Amino acid sequence: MNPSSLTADFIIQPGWIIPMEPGDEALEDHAILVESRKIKSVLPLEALPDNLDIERIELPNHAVLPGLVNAHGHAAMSLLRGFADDLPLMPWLEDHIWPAETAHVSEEFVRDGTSLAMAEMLLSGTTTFSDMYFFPEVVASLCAKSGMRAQLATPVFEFPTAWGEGADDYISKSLALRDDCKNMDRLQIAFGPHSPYTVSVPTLEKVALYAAELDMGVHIHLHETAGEVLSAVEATGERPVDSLRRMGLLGPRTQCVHMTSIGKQDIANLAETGAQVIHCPQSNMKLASGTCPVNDLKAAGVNVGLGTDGAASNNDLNMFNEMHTAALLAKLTASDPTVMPALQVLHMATLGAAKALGLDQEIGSIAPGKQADLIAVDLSAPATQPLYNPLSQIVYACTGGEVTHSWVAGDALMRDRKLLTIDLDDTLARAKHWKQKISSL
Ligand SMILES: CSC[C@H]1O[C@@H](n2cnc3c(O)ncnc32)[C@H](O)[C@@H]1O
Ligand SMILES: [Zn+2]
Repeated sequence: MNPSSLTADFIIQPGWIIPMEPGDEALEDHAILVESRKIKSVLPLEALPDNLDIERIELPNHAVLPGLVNAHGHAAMSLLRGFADDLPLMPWLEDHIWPAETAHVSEEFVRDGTSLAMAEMLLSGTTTFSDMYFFPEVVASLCAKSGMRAQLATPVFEFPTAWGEGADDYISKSLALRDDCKNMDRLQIAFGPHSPYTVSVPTLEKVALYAAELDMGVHIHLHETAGEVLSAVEATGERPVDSLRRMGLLGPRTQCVHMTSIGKQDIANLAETGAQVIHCPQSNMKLASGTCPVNDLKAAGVNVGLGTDGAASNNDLNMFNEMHTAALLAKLTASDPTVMPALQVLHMATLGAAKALGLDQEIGSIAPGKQADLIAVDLSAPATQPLYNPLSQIVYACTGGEVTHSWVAGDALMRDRKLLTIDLDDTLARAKHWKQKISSL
């Protein structure tokens, strides 16, 4: 090939590429060409002339994979990590978390907590996150600064909080934020009605109408515990997933977070409507909320993405940990070690999560035309040697600390484990300050 006919902004030449599509194998002796923020091509090394005048990033001990997509979390709750542990969901929320949020949540809390979360997520390989939290406009400006990609699911409750006065106020703030962010190409705004037990039927119906009219996502905690399902049946005669379907709220742009305590009919509802499921295994296990039957959902054709939930219930935002847990939990639940193999778990953390957020045309795999959202994982340390299969190391042996580089839309956000867009010392100092403030009350 004539060197002058080949163009790219830079080339990444790793030991292995795990593209996620079209095939399922790891590629060796290949390179990724990045141009104008996108993946231009994935080429065998022999197709690249030696004398190209293009920056080449050579990473012979690394696997490069799509940046991980954390499909559910509450980023600023990183400031409440370890604040209330070892409790079931409702006492955890009602007796500890909500009172702490009432006392402390402000623009500053969200700014400092989200910066801490972004640093943690980037250092463990996440390049896109879905955030459901107060003051999403603050998170939007932090995304612009850090370069991370995000879905911001704006809170909708029936009752007042620091960010809104009541249902209509939350909805109009969500719509205003959508307008304000329309030119920010790494951000999308979705509605985040907290749950069927905190948002009324008329409000959920209003959200369904706006979401359909404006093609916006809806991100909702649903079937998190058996208690939630039981109380709904006692109060309304219906299971929450049935109620959502009747309200017109179940469909491909609805992201159902948790989905434990589900049976055949619930799975059929999800499959028939094309609704998305977001699986948060560590949060579900720590709060003993229940199990999401991922294997049955996948068998029924339901798309499943993976998320950490907030650091107050997990207690980390590390998608490598989450993949490991998702794999082991699925095997144990099915009493079958062949279920949820490594590739399927990585799919939930990349393309499956991207699809859940409606972003699978943009991100989630290393394919020409997609955004260059990539991470490089160093597989040379003792804990990841010897190496028979890079995919196996990534899901079963890595801890997240092996991620050395990350890019979003071709912009480097981390190089050699140094964060390039976040002031880590300042972020850590602020987190310490909040710990003093929160524990002094
Ligand atoms: C709509 S703002 C987010 C709201 O959700 C609370 N929250 C955090 N984790 C969970 C969970 O697992 N289930 C239900 N609600 C949760 C958070 O504290 C905020 O108030
Ligand atoms: Zn949550």
